[in-house]
Amino acid sequence: MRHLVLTMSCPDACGIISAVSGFLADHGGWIDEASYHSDPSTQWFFMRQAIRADSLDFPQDAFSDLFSPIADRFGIKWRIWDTGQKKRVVVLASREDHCVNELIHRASTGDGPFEIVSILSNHENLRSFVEWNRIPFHYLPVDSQSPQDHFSEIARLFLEYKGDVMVLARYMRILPESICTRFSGRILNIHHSFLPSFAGASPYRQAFLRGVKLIGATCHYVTAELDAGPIIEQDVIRIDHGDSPEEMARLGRDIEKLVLARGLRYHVEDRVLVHDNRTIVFH
Ligand SMILES: Nc1nc2c(c(=O)[nH]1)N[C@@H](CN(C=O)c1ccc(C(=O)N[C@@H](CCC(=O)O)C(=O)O)cc1)CN2
Repeated sequence: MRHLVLTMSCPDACGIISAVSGFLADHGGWIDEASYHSDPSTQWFFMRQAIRADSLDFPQDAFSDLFSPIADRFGIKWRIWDTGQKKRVVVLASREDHCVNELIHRASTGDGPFEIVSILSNHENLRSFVEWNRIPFHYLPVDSQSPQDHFSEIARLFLEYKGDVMVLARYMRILPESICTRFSGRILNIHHSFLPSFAGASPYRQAFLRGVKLIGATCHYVTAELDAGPIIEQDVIRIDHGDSPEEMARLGRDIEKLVLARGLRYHVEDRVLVHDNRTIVFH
């Protein structure tokens, strides 16, 4: 069933739920899913409601005008998404294929309302697999003399494919601030450590040298500051003293692809709100 997903945040106050739900009820809105969070540390309120798209007595393009009196009253920042509109995903990759493979599988099985419209990589090795899956592949080598060309092409192709979200699937270049700012809140990364531990390059070697007993993966929004963006999803697995960095990387691949797939699904289902570099994820 098609829904209109309304996500919103505002300074916390009494009467928000009543006002928003009353507005929807007054217009015949049938709510199938509702989630709320009041954050005492920031005194902000967060809400997500899934409304049956055919239940409202007005067209979606009239929502803004009709909802604005309530939005203005409470200072609500809101967005609305029609679940009938699949999110267009552009994937960035380097050499590793396990996360790319997982996302292609998830898209093909309809695991979430998204489609992979293109895969871009600074290496050629994934081309045959990607094109066998009938997905456009673009090889974008990084010229050390002019690395900006690589990133400009990423931005151009993201816009050309009308991307909604950019997913770094073990993409191993640091995106410039210009891209992070331009597409803020729309770039997801899978970092192969349980952040904030072991940010940056070679996290499994860092973990080995530290002698940790758990390794993990973190899906987060990408910001100019490396591996410091709002965390969307994480998970861990146990390791022991006998595991080399290479064994950790082998074990870690399973958790990386799972965490990225979960994080992407939460994002494309509009279940993630960001506030003060932290996320509220309505599962
Ligand atoms: N602006 C951002 N870019 C990227 C982020 C981020 O949070 N902000 N996350 C990284 C992911 N990452 C690990 O998960 C990571 C990737 C690359 C490097 C790194 O040192 N890269 C070197 C070159 C490596 C190579 O290609 O040989 C570099 O870019 O100079 C560290 C961490 C993705 N990008």
